[in-house]
This record gives sequence, structure tokens and C-alpha cells, in this order.
Amino acid sequence: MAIHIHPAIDAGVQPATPGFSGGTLTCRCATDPVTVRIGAQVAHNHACGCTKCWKPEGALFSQVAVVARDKVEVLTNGQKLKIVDPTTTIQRYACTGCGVHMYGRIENDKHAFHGLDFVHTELSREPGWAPPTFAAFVSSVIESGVDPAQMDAIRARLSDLGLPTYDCLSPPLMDALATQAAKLAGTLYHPA
Ligand SMILES: N[C@@H](CCC(=O)N[C@@H](CS)C(=O)NCC(=O)O)C(=O)O
Ligand SMILES: [Zn+2]
Ligand SMILES: [Zn+2]
Repeated sequence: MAIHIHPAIDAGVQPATPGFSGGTLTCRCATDPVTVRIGAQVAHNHACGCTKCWKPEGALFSQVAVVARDKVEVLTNGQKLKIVDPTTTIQRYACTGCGVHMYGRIENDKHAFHGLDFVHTELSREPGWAPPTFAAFVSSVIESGVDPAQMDAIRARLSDLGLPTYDCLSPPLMDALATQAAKLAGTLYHPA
């Protein structure tokens, strides 16, 4: 069985272009598309297997990265955007015409990732974006209906593509979440 991780990943990923400074995301509407300007290179690009992140048709994974929220600007047809689920930590703004998620935003200013928006760089035609470097929430694809017996093959394919697999986030991102939790709890390590 062919494993389709994601159309922008299946043939192998391209390195980032040094000095790349952003591009424009466009939704899939044939007329009056939503466009969003991203005014910087992205970070922590990855494949996400969770059920919440937007995936193109036929893809097992989403491809999602972060960028500072002040670098995200809706250019056209913002009236078509609607938050998919206002109760989730990441509020995902989807186009009501085509369903594509244009950006996700965290409004909780206590969250470790507050100030970062989540974006799908494949919605831009510009080459040069930082490529995905890991796969997150891999086990979660089972929640989208994937046969659990396929997981070894899916993890092997991700590894072949050079993407280490995690069932939550990557170690640096998990460390950032735990550091913020420790700060809020008053238990963050500090030298005596
Ligand atoms: N197993 C769950 C995991 C969902 C989840 O926790 N997704 C991560 C990665 S995007 C997250 O940070 N979610 C926060 C949110 O969706 O607001 C699912 O697949 O629905
Ligand atoms: Zn659209
Ligand atoms: Zn996700």
C-alpha cells in the first residue's frame, strides 16, 4: 500500500533558501481567494498527524510551522475566514469557501507558544520555506481512521524521509511547554 504522508513531503523535502523572508498563502477558492502575507521565514516546520490540523485531500499528515503573529497579515477576503472551533487552544481560521485553514492563533497569553501563529507553507507558491524536520502526533492518525497495523510502515516511511517521529511534539517544543508549566507552577530550576 502506498503511504501518502503529504504532497509536499512524499518526494522528499527541499532545504530552506538562506535569507528567505516570507511569502503569500492563498486558499483553494477559484474566485475571491483568501490571501495571507507571511512576512518572515517559518520555524519548527513539521508533519502533524493530529485530527485538528488541516490536511490536503488524501494526506495522512498536515504540514505545519510557526511564525510570529505580527508577521501574519490577512491581505484579501478576510470576511470568508471563520474559527473552526473557538474552544481549542489553537484557534484555526478556515476559509468558509474551500475549508483550507489559513492560520491558527493562540490567544492564551500564558501559553508557551503565545505569539506564534501556525501556518501551512504549501499554500504559498514561493520556494524557500524552511522544510519539515520532524513528525509530531504520529499515533494520532489512528484517530482519523488509519489501521493501527499500518503504524510501523508509516513510521518507517517518515524515517526514510528524514523525519524523526514523535507521538507528541519534538523534544525542544516539549521542553518549551514544560518550562512554561514550571514557570507558572513556581518550580522552574534556578541555580542556588
Ligand atoms: N490526539 C489528538 C491530539 C490533538 C492535539 O493535541 N493536537 C496538538 C497538535 S496541533 C495540539 O497542540 N493541539 C492544540 C489545539 O488543537 O488547539 C487528536 O488527534 O485530535
Ligand atoms: Zn477558500
Ligand atoms: Zn496538529
